[in-house]
Amino acid sequence: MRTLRDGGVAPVAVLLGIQLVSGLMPATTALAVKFLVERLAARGETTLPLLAFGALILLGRLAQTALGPAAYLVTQRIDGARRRQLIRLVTAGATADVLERPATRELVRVARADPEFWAERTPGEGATAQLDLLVRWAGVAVSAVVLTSFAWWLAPFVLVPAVAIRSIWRRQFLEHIQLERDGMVTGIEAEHWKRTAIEWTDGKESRTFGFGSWAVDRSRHHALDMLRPRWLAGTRSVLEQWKIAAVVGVPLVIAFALVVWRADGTGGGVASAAAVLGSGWSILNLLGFTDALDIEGAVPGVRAFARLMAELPGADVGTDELLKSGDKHGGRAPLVRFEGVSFTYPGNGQKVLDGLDLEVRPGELLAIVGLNGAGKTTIIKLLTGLYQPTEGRITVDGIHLADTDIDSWRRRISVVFQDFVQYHLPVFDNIALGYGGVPVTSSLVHAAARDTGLDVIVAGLPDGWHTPLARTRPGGVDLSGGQWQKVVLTRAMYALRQGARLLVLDEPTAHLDVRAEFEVFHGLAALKDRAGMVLISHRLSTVRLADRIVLLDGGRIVESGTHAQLMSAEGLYADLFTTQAERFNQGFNDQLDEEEPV
Ligand SMILES: Nc1ncnc2c1ncn2[C@@H]1O[C@H](COP(=O)(O)OP(=O)(O)OP(=O)(O)O)[C@@H](O)[C@H]1O
Repeated sequence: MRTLRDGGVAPVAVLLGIQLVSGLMPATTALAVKFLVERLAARGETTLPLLAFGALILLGRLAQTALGPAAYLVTQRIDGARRRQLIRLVTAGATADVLERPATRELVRVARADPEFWAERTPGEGATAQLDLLVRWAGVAVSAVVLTSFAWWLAPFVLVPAVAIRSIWRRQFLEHIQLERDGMVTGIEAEHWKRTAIEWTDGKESRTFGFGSWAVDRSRHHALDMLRPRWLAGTRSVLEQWKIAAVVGVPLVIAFALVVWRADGTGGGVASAAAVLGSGWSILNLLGFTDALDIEGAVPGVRAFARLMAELPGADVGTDELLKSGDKHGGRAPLVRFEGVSFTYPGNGQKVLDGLDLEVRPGELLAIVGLNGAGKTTIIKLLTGLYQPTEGRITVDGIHLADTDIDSWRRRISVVFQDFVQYHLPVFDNIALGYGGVPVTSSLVHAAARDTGLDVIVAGLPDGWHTPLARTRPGGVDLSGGQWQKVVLTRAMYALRQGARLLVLDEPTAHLDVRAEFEVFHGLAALKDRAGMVLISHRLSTVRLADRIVLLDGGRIVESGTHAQLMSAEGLYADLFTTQAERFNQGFNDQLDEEEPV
């Protein structure tokens, strides 16, 4: 009921009014019938009462017609507000570690107000159904008063079976929903196997590996596992319906028969009997059970949201103001220091970083190299404030990162993550997302595309900048790995042009061919005056362009210097570089030629 606040006072008041008219209509109609029959029997004036009766029926029809749209409006307003609140809640937390927990991710899924299976309902649907149920109970109370006015025992005689049937049906219905929920995991398995066989991306492998019919069998097996308990429960409840009919039907038939029998054949008697039959029948109708699905189906989402509100840090989602537009930064590049930083991932006992000291200096191209799993990407996650060091501290221009406004800091950084996101959006939006919260400047998007050579790719797209980057979207295209890498590099360039002053690139060119990579790095080197740069790459031949190279091993920096200094030190870096150079000379096209002019 509390979520109704998000529906807005006026829409909820209108909905309540319409629901009241609908809910009280059966009892009112019954009373009107009684009044009309009495008038007819007494041969009194009937024109006005008939007109009033017609108006009442019309009002009832109008209310019925308006009910759907009014409920839809309130539902959508509540659900829209919930989606906005959830996005803010999830994006407001400074660090990403909480969201990495599977339990939290499940809470976010359930709280999303976007049902994924038939028994899930949105908070808006739950709230309007709850309101409707209250009004229906009010209608039942009025109908019960009408019955009592005829004979005191009639109200309980009709109400008790009606409430009994409601609770029995409701219980059976909820059991079915629970079975649905229990079968969800098996259902997901069945769905996964089905998709594996028929969807394009997965289907490529199912065809070449030849496991199509096996996937069909697995899918059918899981589907049957999921459906069997439901069939059993469904059959059981159908077989039980005669018991319900007996419990409910017999007293009702007796009550109604008594009323008809006691009606003395006079006009007044018939009128009262008509009113009683009408009210009694309306009680049965009003106490349906389908609201159980709308209300109970919405409860998990509402609870999940409340838990997220309690668990996710730093979220204030009560207000409905627009996202704050980010302040433009510009200015100079920051000096970042990692001072004795250690880090362990939550739930993982091993130290990834162990007393790391590192300086990222303004106007310098710093390269971080190291073997797989050395912790390079982890440094980026700490630098961007997605995680907090477990020991030590990170400072930005001398200020502890934990004490700075993290949003403001993130406006100063432009990052290309190794596992960047391929947004299924037009190419223009894919770039503009790189610096959110400020008005998009088309000229800067185009300029960034020229920096990376993306403009040439865009020129070849069917709808230019408006082309969606996913074949699943109408008119969309799938880009190659290298082309996507140009898109994300352009995204980062756009952020730089908008005002970011530290460019962080984690394996930004792994998919680029040698020539494209070479061009990109020369472009980057030219930007050094404008921004600090951190580059992570396994291709040491490009890393050698850096002003300073640090080698990460065992959670610490073990070697540091220019390419020439590290080579003459003949340590691990020199070893790795020599191995890569030899591979290239043997024909492995995974790096620039040692002798290529840089
Ligand atoms: N979210 C996470 N939870 C737990 N452990 C993680 C998580 N992310 C990374 N790790 C672990 O932390 C270690 C460092 O990972 P990281 O991605 O920083 O290495 P990397 O040097 O970037 O490796 P690569 O060169 O392969 O990209 C690895 O052992 C990895 O398994």
